[in-house]
Amino acid sequence: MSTPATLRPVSEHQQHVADLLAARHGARWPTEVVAVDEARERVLAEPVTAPEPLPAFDNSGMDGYAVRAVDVATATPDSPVRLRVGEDIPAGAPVGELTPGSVRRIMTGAAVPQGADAVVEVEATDGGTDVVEIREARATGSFVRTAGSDVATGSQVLDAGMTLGPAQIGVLAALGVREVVVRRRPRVLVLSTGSELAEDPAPGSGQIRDANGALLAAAVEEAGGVAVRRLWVEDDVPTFLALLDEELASGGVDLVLTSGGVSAGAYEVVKDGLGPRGVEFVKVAMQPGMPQGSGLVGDTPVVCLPGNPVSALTSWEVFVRPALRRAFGHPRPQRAVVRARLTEPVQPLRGKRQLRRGRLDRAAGTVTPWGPPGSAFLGWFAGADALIDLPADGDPLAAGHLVDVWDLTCH
Ligand SMILES: Nc1nc2c(c(=O)[nH]1)N[C@H]1C(S)=C(S)[C@@H](COP(=O)(O)OP(=O)(O)OC[C@H]3O[C@@H](n4cnc5c(N)ncnc54)[C@H](O)[C@@H]3O)O[C@H]1N2
Ligand code: MOO
Repeated sequence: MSTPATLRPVSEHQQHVADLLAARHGARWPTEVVAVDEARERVLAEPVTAPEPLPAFDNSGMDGYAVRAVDVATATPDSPVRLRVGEDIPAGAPVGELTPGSVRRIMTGAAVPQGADAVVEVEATDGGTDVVEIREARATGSFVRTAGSDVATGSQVLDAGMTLGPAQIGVLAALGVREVVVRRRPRVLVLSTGSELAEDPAPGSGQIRDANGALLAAAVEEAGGVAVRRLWVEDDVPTFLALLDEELASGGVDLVLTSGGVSAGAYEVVKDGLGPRGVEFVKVAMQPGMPQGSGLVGDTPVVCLPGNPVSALTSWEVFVRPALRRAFGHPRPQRAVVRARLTEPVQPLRGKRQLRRGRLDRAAGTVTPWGPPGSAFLGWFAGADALIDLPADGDPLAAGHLVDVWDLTCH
């Protein structure tokens, strides 16, 4: 049995998995063209250059009057300037003209007429519709949003490597850009192993439902990937290998994620099947998630996670999620890590980095350990929103101690 001294450090296994995934496509992760409407959260592979200016034309920033600044230069509340009001300019009206010596009512967003160079907001007037009393002077350019003042034609409005959120999608819509080149989503085959897993919705005696397949597929999607297939296989090496080979024969899978069958029992289907094929199985100085496997099947990376659901999901967070996101170019591969004060004492392990489930109160700057440290408490994990990253020195931590916390709600 391994002693803590022989366990692989967490950082070393992280690097191992990161290297494995980085080598999948090298620096050239495949790209694809997608409709902007379908592009939320995707990673831009190429910058976007503005095909037209934003705003497209000079328009009013206020409801008021389009004027020539020179005509209202002397206006004060005590000595207002009175001017004839021409035809209204509602938003959407084509660009018109301003007859010298007059003003036109103009609405926010409406095109400033040729000849006008400022807008006086309605609050600085008497609101007249035939003749208006302008009570304050406005400098040239006041409340005029000039064409291209936000985005100039030909300027780089979005950089390669950015993710597309609401603001980015909004600016593309405003500019009339309908398609973007993005990094292809990593395609992940999720493979649960274990003869105890029931295919039937009502498990028989000694059987359980497949939690890992569901949680890992959800985790893949959350990370920006696609769970191309979600399969289950019994603890039988030939069946497992035959399924894997069949699945990988057609290509197109960037990562195989297995769960279960990697520890020390008599029926470790993943370890027994893939160990002889060169996949490395190690014990990592981490709890949960000590037994781990990683390597290549043919040229496809495979990461073998332990079967306990809390171990599988924690291992995903620690080893796979950041490595996969970095590999396909996501600008934020890591979870946000915050410092928070423990609301209760905690006893870390000596020789193993421990990731406890926690509830983070960002406003209070505190974190509460959530449930026992064991790796089968999925119900407790489901109630948590953070991982408390405890050092491996075994020193007891008092309530109020500052710890690193991974915020699982931050994508
Ligand atoms: N003698 C030893 N036993 C164990 C060791 C060890 O070092 N020596 N390590 C323990 C640790 S730590 C972990 S973690 C687990 C890892 O086990 P495996 O990866 O081999 O997984 P299984 O034995 O197949 O299953 C473990 C546990 O998880 C349940 N499971 C598995 N798959 C699923 C699934 N898809 N959905 C829900 N639950 C699943 C399974 O029923 C078991 O209860 O080994 C320890 N043992
Ligand atoms: O390492 Mo296991 O994941 O603790 O139960």
